[in-house]
Amino acid sequence: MALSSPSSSASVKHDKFLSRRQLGLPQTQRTCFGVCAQLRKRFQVKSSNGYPLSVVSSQDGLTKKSPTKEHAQNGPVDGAVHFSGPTQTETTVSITVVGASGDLAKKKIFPALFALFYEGFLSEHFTIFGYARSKLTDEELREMISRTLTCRIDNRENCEAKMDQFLQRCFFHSGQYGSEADFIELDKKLREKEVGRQPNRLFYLSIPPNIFIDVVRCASRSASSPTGWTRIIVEKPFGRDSESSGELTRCLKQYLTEDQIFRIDHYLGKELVENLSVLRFSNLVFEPLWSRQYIRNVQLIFSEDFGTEGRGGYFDSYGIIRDIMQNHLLQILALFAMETPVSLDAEDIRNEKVKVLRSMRPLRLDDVVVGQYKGHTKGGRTYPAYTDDPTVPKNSLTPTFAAAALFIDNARWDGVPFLMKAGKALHNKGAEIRVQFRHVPGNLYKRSFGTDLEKSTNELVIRVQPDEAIYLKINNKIPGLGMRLDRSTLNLLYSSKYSKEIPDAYERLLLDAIEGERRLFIRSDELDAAWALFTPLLKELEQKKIAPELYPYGSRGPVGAHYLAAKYNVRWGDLGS
Ligand SMILES: NC(=O)C1=CN([C@@H]2O[C@H](COP(=O)(O)OP(=O)(O)OC[C@H]3O[C@@H](n4cnc5c(N)ncnc54)[C@H](OP(=O)(O)O)[C@@H]3O)[C@@H](O)[C@H]2O)C=CC1
Ligand SMILES: O=C1O[C@H](COP(=O)(O)O)[C@@H](O)[C@H](O)[C@H]1O
Repeated sequence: MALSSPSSSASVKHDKFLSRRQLGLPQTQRTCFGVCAQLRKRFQVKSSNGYPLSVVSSQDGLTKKSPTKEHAQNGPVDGAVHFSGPTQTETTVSITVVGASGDLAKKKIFPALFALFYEGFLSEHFTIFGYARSKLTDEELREMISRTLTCRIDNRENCEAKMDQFLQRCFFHSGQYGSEADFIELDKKLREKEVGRQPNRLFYLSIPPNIFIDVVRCASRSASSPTGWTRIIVEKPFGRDSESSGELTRCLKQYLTEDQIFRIDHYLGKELVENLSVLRFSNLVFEPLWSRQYIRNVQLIFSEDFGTEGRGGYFDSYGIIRDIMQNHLLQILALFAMETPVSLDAEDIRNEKVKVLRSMRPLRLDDVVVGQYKGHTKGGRTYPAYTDDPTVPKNSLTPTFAAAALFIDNARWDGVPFLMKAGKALHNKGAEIRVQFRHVPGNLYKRSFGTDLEKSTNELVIRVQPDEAIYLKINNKIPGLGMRLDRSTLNLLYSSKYSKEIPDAYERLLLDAIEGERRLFIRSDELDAAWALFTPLLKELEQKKIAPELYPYGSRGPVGAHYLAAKYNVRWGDLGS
């Protein structure tokens, strides 16, 4: 039986939401406490593996109460919201991180929750529970979390005080993932914290996929909110093909309604991916150009300069196409190519994305190149092959690199190649969307570019990471007498333009889930369409046992990717160039 979801029946229009967070207006209590951007100090939160994560802090360090969408429904959403003691209408949010002892929880989820707390985005009454089989005490969980949070520079005292406040709201419950009795015990503990308030509950499934359904069953039957909303964030992989994904959806829907399920694709939470629609739909210099008439090709590039590093066991049953292309890159493609949605409401946006996915031409094997990294020695250092990972079979054919040419068979994009490239253990790290425009017809200056007209075409680059930036390559006259042209770049480099630290994708997505904002989460029909596109290709690759082209660790990847691009008269852009 599906859980009830009170929030779904009274969803707040997105534009109301926009008026506050998305439009950058201050949160209610920021106004109350007079916090402004100039007063901010940056802190760095270090993850367990040393990657820097960021939070932005305010100097006053006071706990700020952030109005949630539920507050917006129930009454004033500005500084007039006061919490003067429990009343029947007051709400509380309990966030249970299932798999709290794991890599993702430590690396991303707890730091993101702390950042939200620090920024005043968590409601006054919130509780965080870690749930796992490991036997930890509350104190041990707190120690584990605190190891992932480090204040970087000045204002350390304030940051540490906030950490203490945060950690005091974190608790641990040890249990089996399939045990309803253990979830009943969790429910008891949650109720103790929620007493006197309307409880809302968010479960974050940060666990391997084979135990998703056990947890959903137990959480929904034994630990769902008695009177408020219950939502579940599910991490990828959402199956490994159409069949298994459909099965997962059917199982989830035995216990949950669609609007309780938040399928996370953390690339949708990245700042520059969020900005894609703003860039296109709010700028006259771009909006009319967004079609086959002006765009020659679009490139979606993901590159990592490290291998599977300890995740080989997981990776080997998925491979790069399932790990990156079918979700992160395809989601970006859908956002990039969609028609103008009726509004910024989640359903309107997702409706348009689904239309793009359903308009895509079936992928052909000869439009795909797969590769796998091999060992390599450079500068006296030896880099391992993918198959050197002890959890990977020696004869594995799993691709760690793939490039593909995709087409959207609709009026806007007819004939425009969307080229995707994703790989691990390459020579650089980054993610970019590169839009190469057509050349200017009858260009008066074409002689200045010699025979290579491509050199004169404009290119728009949206650098998702690192060093977030949007830049446009234009032709420009070199100053001086005579007429010589060069390619110059109009560059919007975020670190130069904005002093604000860019929030981690998980912060944005967690906050959205708490607020019931579904725009950046994957709806089941989107997921079906994404799998419908990739499943036949994946099956063909596996049935025909297509051997991946080997490429050295730290290289540019298989040369086949260049031939594929050349087939469509495209040259891959270089990350960062
Ligand atoms: N790590 C990452 O960077 C990313 C992860 N993901 C996804 O997020 C989810 C969590 O990832 P991650 O934290 O890396 O996973 P882990 O392998 O670290 O597992 C999380 C926790 O689940 C429990 N667990 C692990 N294996 C099993 C098992 N076979 N049976 C029962 N419980 C098990 C363990 O807790 P205990 O033993 O204490 O119960 C473990 O601490 C996965 O779905 C993953 O695909 C998605 C994107 C990136
Ligand atoms: O989902 C995944 O993403 C990471 C890359 O995420 P990023 O935010 O660090 O770019 C990737 O390493 C991992 O294989 C994949 O499962």
